[in-house]
Amino acid sequence: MGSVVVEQLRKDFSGVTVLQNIDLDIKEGEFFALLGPSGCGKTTTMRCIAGFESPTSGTIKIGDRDVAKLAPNERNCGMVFQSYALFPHMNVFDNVAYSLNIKELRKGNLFKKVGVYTRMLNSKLVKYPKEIEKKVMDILEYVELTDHAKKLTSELSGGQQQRVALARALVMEPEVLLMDEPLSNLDLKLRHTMRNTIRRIQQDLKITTIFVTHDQEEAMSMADRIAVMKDGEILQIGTPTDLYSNPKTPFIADFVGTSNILPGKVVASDNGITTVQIGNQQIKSVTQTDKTDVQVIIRPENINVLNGGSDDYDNAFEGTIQFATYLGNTVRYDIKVGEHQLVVDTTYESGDSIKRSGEKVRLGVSPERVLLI
Ligand SMILES: Nc1ncnc2c1ncn2[C@@H]1O[C@H](COP(=O)(O)OP(=O)(O)OP(=O)(O)O)[C@@H](O)[C@H]1O
Repeated sequence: MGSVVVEQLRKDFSGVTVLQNIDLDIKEGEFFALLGPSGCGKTTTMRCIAGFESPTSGTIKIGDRDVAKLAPNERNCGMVFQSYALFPHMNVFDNVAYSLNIKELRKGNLFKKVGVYTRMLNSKLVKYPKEIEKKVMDILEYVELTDHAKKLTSELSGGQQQRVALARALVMEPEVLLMDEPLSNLDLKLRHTMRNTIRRIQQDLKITTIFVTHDQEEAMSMADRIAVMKDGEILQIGTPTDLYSNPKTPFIADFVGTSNILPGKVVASDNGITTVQIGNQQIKSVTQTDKTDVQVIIRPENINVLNGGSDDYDNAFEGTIQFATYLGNTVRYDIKVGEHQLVVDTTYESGDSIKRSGEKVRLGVSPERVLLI
């Protein structure tokens, strides 16, 4: 399995720069996500790695090989796309066997037989060598499609088609698996199941995987590390927990999970505590900064709704409930504090009462949970 190292990748389309300063160091066996909003350059980065786009400048290495000058089929990358890109007139088995068989025919210099193979496929007369048959059936078992081997791919559900696409990529034993929004066409429930399937297979095979998504929950739940991209650049690379607890910019705080982001001014700093003025309120944080203008970041689950007078918090505020949204094991409240609107998540246990709109509450936040950027 290969590592993937990208240095100073840049891509211009007709003189317009859509990617710049892209540095990636993806370890062997790592599950790495490229995350960012539409148009930020995720797919272009992946297409440069796969060889479908040539970089304007920069280097790309897979394992020890500099792949910049290699054609896509020489890079040993498997690809899975959002659109599945399967052959609709072939059955599942033939779809998975196709590239493998072509590769074997080419290896044996049996170029003429490629045309014969394709014609036989069309008239459903193909007989595969035993090794190919075994390899394909093994991989189909792996993605739980053994019973569907003889079905046309057009007869399958979206999730099953995506598993065929995955099997077709994996059967080639690629060094790197590249997946571009593979779950976007699936409904929510299936997306969750497929996340687990992909993660299980990736961990079993320890295959280096680069996964493009605009869905932060998908990236957070699947990836070992994530690169957050915006406007053709990487803003931050980290584990899901790094990005969640130490976002380097307000954009990341907002894009990775939900955040309350409030502009404020530093008014004091002593004994390791920074005091920030937000409107007519003050808030204390353990973040040290030499800036005056800061963004105050507080995650919704780090704001506590206090019961009665138990407010030992260094940061305590009065607020008024605007809305309550019941989400099963949590209740999300929108709470007005001064001129600001805060999102607050509280755990919900059966029998708890849910606060109503207009109800006054006291809120507490510990300075350790207040981040300044
Ligand atoms: N072949 C091309 N010619 C010109 N511009 C392109 C081409 N391919 C991509 N772009 C532009 O490059 C930018 C990045 O596109 P890219 O598809 O990489 O973004 P993305 O983050 O994958 O977005 P999405 O999530 O919508 O697929 C966009 O502004 C896009 O319009």
